[in-house]
Amino acid sequence: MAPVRIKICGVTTPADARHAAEAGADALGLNFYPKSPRFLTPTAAAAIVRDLPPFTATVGVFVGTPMRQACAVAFQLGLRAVQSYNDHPPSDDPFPFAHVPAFRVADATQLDAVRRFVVAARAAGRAPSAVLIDSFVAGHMGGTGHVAPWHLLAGFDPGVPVILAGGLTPENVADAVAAVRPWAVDVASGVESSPGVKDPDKVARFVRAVRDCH
Ligand SMILES: O=C(O)c1ccccc1N[C@@H]1O[C@H](COP(=O)(O)O)[C@@H](O)[C@H]1O
Repeated sequence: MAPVRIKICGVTTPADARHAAEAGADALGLNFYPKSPRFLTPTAAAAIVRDLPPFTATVGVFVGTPMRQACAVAFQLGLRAVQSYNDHPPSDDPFPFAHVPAFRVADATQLDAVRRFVVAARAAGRAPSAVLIDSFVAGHMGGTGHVAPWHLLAGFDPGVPVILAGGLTPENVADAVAAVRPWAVDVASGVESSPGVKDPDKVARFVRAVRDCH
């Protein structure tokens, strides 16, 4: 099995970000959703990006932000990817970032919507680089700590890589990987000591748990 990639999402300080990178995270999420406890201004995000080792990817998390605006932030900060919520397949406006649309899934019909999104985006010449599947919690866009429906996701193949998110922790991520076989895993609250504050020990244990998956 190819190694499962790891994104630690919602880092809020240069020290938390650097530690996650040094612990072995492949990617770090920078959250630009103002209602999140992990929210960053572009200025705060720039300080984090500047301080990172050179080979760690950075992903901007945007909720309801027009793609053009999200891309402007991504361009300004040199981000690798844009993770977006509640949007339509991008139009033919080209941009040099990996696009990762995020879907909050409660049942199988929502997985059909994911497949349709990928087909429509591909037809428009803009297939996403991956899709992120999170749990559905009414009134919350993400970072909820609720586990996604792994049983629905086993064998789910939308035609692009699947990033599994939602309620992952150092304790359950190996079971999640065994059940879903995702291309990557993504965690925010499960490696924190309080909302927006990463716990270095939990981050290190999360990375080790994923690296130990076979
Ligand atoms: O983390 C947030 O606050 C957040 C807010 C709005 C949209 C997305 C957000 N985070 C994403 O949600 C997943 C799951 O979070 P958790 O691990 O269940 O706490 C996280 O990986 C981020 O990609």
